[in-house]
Amino acid sequence: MDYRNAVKWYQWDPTKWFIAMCSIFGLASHLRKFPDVEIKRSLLTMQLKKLDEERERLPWPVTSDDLPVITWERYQSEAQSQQLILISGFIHDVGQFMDQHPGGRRLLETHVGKDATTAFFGGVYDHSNAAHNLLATMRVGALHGGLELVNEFAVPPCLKMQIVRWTPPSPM
Ligand code: HEM
Repeated sequence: MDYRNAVKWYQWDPTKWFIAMCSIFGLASHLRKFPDVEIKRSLLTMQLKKLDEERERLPWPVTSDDLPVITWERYQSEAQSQQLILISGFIHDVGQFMDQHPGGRRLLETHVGKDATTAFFGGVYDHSNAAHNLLATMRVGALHGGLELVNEFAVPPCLKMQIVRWTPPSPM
């Protein structure tokens, strides 16, 4: 039978201490310990549960599956009345952020209705990971095709790279 309820010897568990004392004085025998790996598994499960609970409390960006797909033309017309900026194939509403931008309101204003991907990724300033995370919280749509002009070979930045097996063409 397992006599460890608390996993560390110093944790409050009078029954465990009592049984351990009995064993020292020869009053209890054949005590079995739960395998360490099981204890570690349980500890990790509890830690993951706590992390999950904390994650639930935070606001997270809308995933690309839940965003409306918007054409370039519609993006242009919506950007007349809202402060929308395209970065990496996603349309962001930067209205609330304009006055908080460390790089200034002006830089954002000049990119409303445009593709600011290059500017955001180092063309003007290479933003930190925190800035990337902040940006993701402002997503309101995904641009159809990912780019202003889509040609048949263009890969929109929002698409994940896929590895495919290449089969050489069979000789004629
Ligand atoms: C909506 C999208 C954007 C977000 C969320 C954003 C966020 C930020 C943040 C958090 C910083 C502080 C430094 C850092 O953490 O990297 C920053 C700095 C900066 N950003 Fe942006 N940014 C955006 C768009 C842009 C665009 C489009 C440009 C350029 C055209 C730009 C230019 C700059 C510059 C120049 C700085 C440096 C300011 C300084 O250190 O004096 N940002 N931005």
